[in-house]
Amino acid sequence: MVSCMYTQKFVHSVVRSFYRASPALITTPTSHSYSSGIAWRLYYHTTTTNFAQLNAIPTNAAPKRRSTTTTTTRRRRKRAEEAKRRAAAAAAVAAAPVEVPWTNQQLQVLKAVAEGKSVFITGSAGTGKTILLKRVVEVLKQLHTRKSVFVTASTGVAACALSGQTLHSFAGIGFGDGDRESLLLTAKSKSSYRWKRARALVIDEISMVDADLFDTLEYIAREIRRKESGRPWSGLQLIVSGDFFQLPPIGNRLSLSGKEFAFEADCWDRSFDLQIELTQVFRQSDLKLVELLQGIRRGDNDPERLKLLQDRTVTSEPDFSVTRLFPRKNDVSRVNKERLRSLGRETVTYTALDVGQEPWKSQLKLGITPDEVELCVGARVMLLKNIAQWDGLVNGATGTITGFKQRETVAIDICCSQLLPSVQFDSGPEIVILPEKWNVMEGDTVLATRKQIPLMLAWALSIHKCQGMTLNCLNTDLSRAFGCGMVYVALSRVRSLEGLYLSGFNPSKIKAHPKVLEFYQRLYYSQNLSSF
Ligand SMILES: Nc1ncnc2c1ncn2[C@@H]1O[C@H](COP(=O)(O)OP(=O)(O)OP(=O)(O)O)[C@@H](O)[C@H]1O
Repeated sequence: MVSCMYTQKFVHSVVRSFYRASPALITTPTSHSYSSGIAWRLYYHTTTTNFAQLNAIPTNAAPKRRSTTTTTTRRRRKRAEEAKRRAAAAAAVAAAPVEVPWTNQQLQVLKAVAEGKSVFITGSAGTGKTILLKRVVEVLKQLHTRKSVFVTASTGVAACALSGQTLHSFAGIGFGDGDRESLLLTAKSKSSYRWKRARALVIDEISMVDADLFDTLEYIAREIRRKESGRPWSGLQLIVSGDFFQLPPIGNRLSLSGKEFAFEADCWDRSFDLQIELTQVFRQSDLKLVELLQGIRRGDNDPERLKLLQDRTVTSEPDFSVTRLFPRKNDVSRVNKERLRSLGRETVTYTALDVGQEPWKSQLKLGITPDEVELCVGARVMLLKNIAQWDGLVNGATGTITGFKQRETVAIDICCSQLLPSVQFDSGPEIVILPEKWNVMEGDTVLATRKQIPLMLAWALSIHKCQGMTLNCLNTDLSRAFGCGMVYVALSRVRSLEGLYLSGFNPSKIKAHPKVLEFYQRLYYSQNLSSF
């Protein structure tokens, strides 16, 4: 600051003497090119704006600026700051942590994001979309400041996993029912400030967003923001992620125009500078399984390929430690309750502690962790947070309750008996599980927080709930699967064929939507890949 003032004074006196010597030199437009520092350029604008005032400026005072000049100066400063932030973001990309050796495609995404581009990231299950998105959010925060980056997802579970909020709550459109104009009015009254403040918007699990909603949100962005009216989303940097071969929008609403998926939205292609499909699968290392899953993803039910699956069908249920996946929620809670009761042990109940205001508080109920978790020794559980990645204690890790430990200070508000569960994880470690927090965030601000034990009963899970998870073993009855993508989502959770048990299977349930197939074919060709 001091050196800046010094420079300003110095420049001022140089300009004054130059002006006295040769005013014409100063007033020629080319004199701008003499400048090298910001102080000089700022001063040049001051002097060219009003030369009559120059002699009146005392040598020890900063020159008075006219308001138009101040605006220009501010704009320039802003641009310089922006450039600085972009450079920092690019540096962050270069300094990506070594524990994730990003692929070239992942690096391409990070580079594009750091350059301020809008990107659609897609790819089959386990190609690293979620882990990449977490990094993308960090880069965006460096690029635009934390407060102007909004992280959302179409489902509460996915939003919580990214410490974000649901897309509907960000947009302020309630349940999203109604025509475009009425949704715009609701959004204006509920979340104008968010739309205006946003410089980047992240949307995860896009497969569950329909075309009408996507177009409506783009319209709302333009109407409320009115910043760069000629540009889609009014200049907002948009990062969208998801796999359209996975679960489609709930209810699969068909609009009057016959559009279902977000990629059918009128604004879809205009919304992105880059659309990229990640092609390297990390979740499974067995090539046969990767190929089988790729086929199922595209709806291929060729009996020859499916032989691998036939070999995994079981007539009796494997041991209780294997997670069961069901297409419907009723089956999930029935099986979990039955199993818990069948152990005949005393149970401990944890009740979630929610703080924050509505509607954010209610959003916590849609998230990963249940309102109440009832556990007992011997219960199969799944971890709902990454607590020690190096030990494999990540979201989705399974284990068994071995006992309970008294911890008055930490357990007091979620468990009346102040007991904390000890879990023997299948991956090896046995640890006492402490309560964790899940936030609904807006930029940097915490809007609501849930405190709960990060466990859920894991004898059974719904296929909708497990989208995004990785499981070592699973047992599923897919004879009751419905809609497109469900068989693929269920099967693609498992790491290896050895961990897969099928208690019911019907090849006709393997379905991919023809529109989705067409979309990916186009994407594939646009990425210059040789075959689909
Ligand atoms: N470049 C990489 N190198 C090594 N492992 C990676 C890389 N990218 C992702 N992974 C790992 O791959 C696994 C799957 O990643 P992730 O859950 O992000 O996939 P996804 O595409 O979001 O899957 P889904 O569509 O099922 O949600 C994770 O264990 C992750 O750590």
